[in-house]
Amino acid sequence: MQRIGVIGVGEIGRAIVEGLCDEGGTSPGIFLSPRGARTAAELSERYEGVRVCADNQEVVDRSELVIIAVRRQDHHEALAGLELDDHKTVVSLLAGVAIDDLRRTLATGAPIVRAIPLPAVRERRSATVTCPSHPVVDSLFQQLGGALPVEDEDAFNVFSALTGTLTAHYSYLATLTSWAAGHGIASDTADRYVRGLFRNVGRSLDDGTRPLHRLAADHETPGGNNERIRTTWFDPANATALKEALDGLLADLRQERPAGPAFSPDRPAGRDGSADPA
Ligand SMILES: NC(=O)C1=CN([C@@H]2O[C@H](COP(=O)(O)OP(=O)(O)OC[C@H]3O[C@@H](n4cnc5c(N)ncnc54)[C@H](OP(=O)(O)O)[C@@H]3O)[C@@H](O)[C@H]2O)C=CC1
Repeated sequence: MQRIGVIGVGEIGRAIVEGLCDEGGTSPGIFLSPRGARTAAELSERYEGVRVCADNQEVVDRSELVIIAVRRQDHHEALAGLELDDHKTVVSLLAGVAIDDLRRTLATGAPIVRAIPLPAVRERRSATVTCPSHPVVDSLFQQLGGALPVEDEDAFNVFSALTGTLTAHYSYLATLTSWAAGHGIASDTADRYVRGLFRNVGRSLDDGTRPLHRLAADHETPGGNNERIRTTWFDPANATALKEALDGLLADLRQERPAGPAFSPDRPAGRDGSADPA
């Protein structure tokens, strides 16, 4: 296990540290940037091998593998001017920043690998897409639930766009709950029931022998309630709107001019006001 540095100790930086250090994991030396101060301090108190550095350069100097986990709009400020020699390995979690662009910012010949870890790496339950494949980086994520190396950055950006659908899924469930509450069901009862319904959906996804359209058909009575909602709400127009939203996101991730209107949040997005949620 290498000495690992983390620049940007927010939601995903914390999940990686917890996944590496929690019971059963190897506890490597981990060096954290001082920004995200509260989380960094908490992690360094909780885990023996974790310490907070004075600045980002110290993180780089002490680490063999450096994970960049700042928001995209902060990466120039966080990284420009750092000295990073070619023997280190860089893992970039920055969505929408190509390897060549990051290499220019870092001015380094070190290998740069992009990765999409998800919060479930905390429990070592989530496969992480990586690009390009790199033995050290892939084995790091293997330890956190699996590595899924993809061939090129085009493919990587498609996976990145897919991960952008997660919070819409939670909002969909919240909408179901509030609809039921609007019809007189106690909110906590509706909440519990919806969670239970979709926990079972999650379990049925473990059955890899049945394709997704087969799962849909198997859960549907012909002419029944599920068919009605699927065909009246998730109709072709709705499916097309979803695909167009994904196309727009993909164009942004590839740093192309999007075909449709560009995404411009009119309110702070994300838990912390970040306009660049994963
Ligand atoms: N959350 C997720 O599930 C995933 C996120 N990502 C990517 O990871 C990155 C981080 O996302 P997320 O953890 O959600 O974001 P957060 O906002 O939770 O964390 C970002 C952290 O970066 C810190 N930071 C800001 N500027 C600097 C700087 N100059 N030097 C060092 N640290 C700095 C922030 O500190 P402060 O609080 O002081 O501002 C904050 O702690 C993003 O690029 C995102 O696209 C990728 C995959 C999944």
